[in-house]
Amino acid sequence: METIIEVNGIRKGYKKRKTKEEFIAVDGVSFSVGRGEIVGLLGPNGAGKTTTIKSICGLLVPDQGSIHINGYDSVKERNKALRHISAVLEGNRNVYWRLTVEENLEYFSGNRGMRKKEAKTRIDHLLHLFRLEEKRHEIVNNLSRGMQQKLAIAVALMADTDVILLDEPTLGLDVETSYEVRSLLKHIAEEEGKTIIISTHDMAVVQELCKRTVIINSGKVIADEYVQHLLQLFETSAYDILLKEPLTEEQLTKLEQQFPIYNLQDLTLEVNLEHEEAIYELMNILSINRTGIETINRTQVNFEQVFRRLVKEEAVS
Ligand SMILES: Nc1ncnc2c1ncn2[C@@H]1O[C@H](COP(=O)(O)OP(=O)(O)OP(=O)(O)O)[C@@H](O)[C@H]1O
Repeated sequence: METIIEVNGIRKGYKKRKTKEEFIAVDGVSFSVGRGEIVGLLGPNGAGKTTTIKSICGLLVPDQGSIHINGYDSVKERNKALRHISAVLEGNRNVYWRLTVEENLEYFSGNRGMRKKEAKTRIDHLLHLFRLEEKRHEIVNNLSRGMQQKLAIAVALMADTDVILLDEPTLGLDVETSYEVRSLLKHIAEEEGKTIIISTHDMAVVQELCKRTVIINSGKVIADEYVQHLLQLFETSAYDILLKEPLTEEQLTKLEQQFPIYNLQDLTLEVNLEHEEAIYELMNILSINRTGIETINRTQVNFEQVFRRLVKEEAVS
């Protein structure tokens, strides 16, 4: 697959206002994205996702490392590189609040030097696709949050760039609008062949849309994997065990020494057993206090659990 974005060892520090001390928000992040891929950029609060997205779309210049877009260096060949990118950042900064829906789309068609007729056809198509036809003449400020978000994505499509960066596209949307936005993004990727990078906390977005995910924690990449691989990896080794009695301190210490424990709540133990024989080792530890097992199940993991586990393992190691 042809690489369209290459992020190579970027580092970005922010100076704290009062102490002037430097805080490293992104610390040697590298990953690449192939043409037509949808990649999820994940990480807990403050992990460095927005800093990474802003670096890719040229709003921030990394202190170290480089970013290439379609082969162009994002700093040294900024204009050529950025021609290929549009970004939908948090707070809908890519739309004009005092213009109408249609005027916003027209404005961005002008930016791309589109002919009037071509622009009109495209605007009609996007308004229909995004179900915004009735709001064509509405001032953006008067739209609901969900409609504003849809327009922001439509505007990015109007620019017709190869790559679209989305920072938290479903944040603050109700269940139905969030579903609609996810479907639209899927459509865009499948029908329009766009390359999409989505920074999100919404695991439904990742599981439904992204083939691959890059997970950042404390400014560093801790996983760059196909979503399906991660799900399989955790599915085969994760167990949910319901105990008959609570664990003693001694049992817990022994368990923690031997297996990654993902969760322990009252009598429910979520544990990673690498191989089936590990169950016997676990039973050995439980037998110290004759702790019985009520049920034991191999866990059907979803991506949210995988994510939580990865970030937790990283914090422990
Ligand atoms: N302009 C800034 N000045 C100082 N520190 C900043 C600035 N922007 C971000 N940071 C800090 O850098 C770190 C990474 O922030 P960033 O917004 O990239 O994280 P994020 O992964 O997008 O987080 P969230 O999921 O909460 O949006 C955070 O600790 C944040 O407080």
